[in-house]
Amino acid sequence: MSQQSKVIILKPPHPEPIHNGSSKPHRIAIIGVGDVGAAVANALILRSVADELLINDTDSMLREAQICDLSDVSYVCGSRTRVQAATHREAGQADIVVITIGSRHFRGETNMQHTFRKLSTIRSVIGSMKPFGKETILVVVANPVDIFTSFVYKLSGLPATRVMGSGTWLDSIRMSNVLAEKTKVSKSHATEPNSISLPILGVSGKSQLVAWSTTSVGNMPASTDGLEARTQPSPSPSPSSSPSSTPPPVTPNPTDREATDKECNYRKDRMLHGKGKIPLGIGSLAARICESILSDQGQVCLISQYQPKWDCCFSSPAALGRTGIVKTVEISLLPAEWQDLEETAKELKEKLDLIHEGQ
Ligand SMILES: NC(=O)c1ccc[n+]([C@@H]2O[C@H](COP(=O)([O-])OP(=O)(O)OC[C@H]3O[C@@H](n4cnc5c(N)ncnc54)[C@H](O)[C@@H]3O)[C@@H](O)[C@H]2O)c1
Repeated sequence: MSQQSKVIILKPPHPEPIHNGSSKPHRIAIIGVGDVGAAVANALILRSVADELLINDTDSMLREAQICDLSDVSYVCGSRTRVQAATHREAGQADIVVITIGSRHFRGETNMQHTFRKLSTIRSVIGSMKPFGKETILVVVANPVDIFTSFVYKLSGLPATRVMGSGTWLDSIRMSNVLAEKTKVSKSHATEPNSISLPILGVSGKSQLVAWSTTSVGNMPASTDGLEARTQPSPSPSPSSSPSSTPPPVTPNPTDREATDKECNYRKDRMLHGKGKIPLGIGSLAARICESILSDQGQVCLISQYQPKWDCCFSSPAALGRTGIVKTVEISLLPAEWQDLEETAKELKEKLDLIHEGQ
């Protein structure tokens, strides 16, 4: 008996790239495809965020290697995203340019000297990308992110709505999830309303502000138990109440806050000690910012953006769309929180002025 051979063709899912009614292909450029740039590219390909990914890196061997590797990702996942090399000038015409330039610390180099050196690289890259496309939006990931976003905004000559940085969003998501674990509330997820939101605002790094008073659970404000200026005496448990009959409310009280803070720092240290670099989280976050821009849905993201009052860029929430920042979102803070934010903003501005003078 002859056996008929069957050919099974596996069809990849080919997720549709985001299109906004226009036939123009969406192009995202990545400047610097080291660990972070490659992580951004990988996340963009997996989600088919763009039709074309333009890769730029001064290290041509690395650039070609990354293009081949990323093209494999695209084939394996059935992504619509094609990956190719681009010059700085070509990259400057893309819909979005993600800046993930990095450089090693030289031995004996101070942080400030390193920042100056990176800054001069960024200045030359921005210069060679100009003139930008009519709709180009710049997303800065390179650290120190608020300093570089502030400089890129000024150097690019683009409107403030078209320049942003990755800011404090990753820390904010991490902290919200740690608090969710502690309080046994479902973790945050883009599509899941029943989760904790805890914004971290201001200048990314040691002085960033955890806006505890604005914590929300499932889009409802959480109790601000223990916070000055809104202090309400916590109801003392009635003698008859048992843990099973009255579940504890989600209250980011001082103990929760301290423990959450500690746990986040511990996680970050553990990642840095264990891996040296932590590119995957920031890579997927930068891809999410790009997706929010191209999907044009007005999604609220926590990004580093130009703050006219302080003449510098730091993190606060904004709705993103195809033209960049379509709306800034104001958060009402407690007076003490506001004061902290003002102080760190002033510090950043002073640092930026010093850098300007030193150039
Ligand atoms: N915002 C965040 O939360 C966050 C987190 C991690 C890393 N970072 C930052 O991301 C950046 C990249 O980090 P990394 O670990 O990928 O560094 P990396 O050294 O692995 O890669 C940087 C790449 O930039 C390239 N490059 C340098 N000058 C260039 C130029 N003029 N044009 C094009 N490419 C150029 C280098 O050749 C290198 O491949 C750093 O600035 C780092 O501080 C930010």
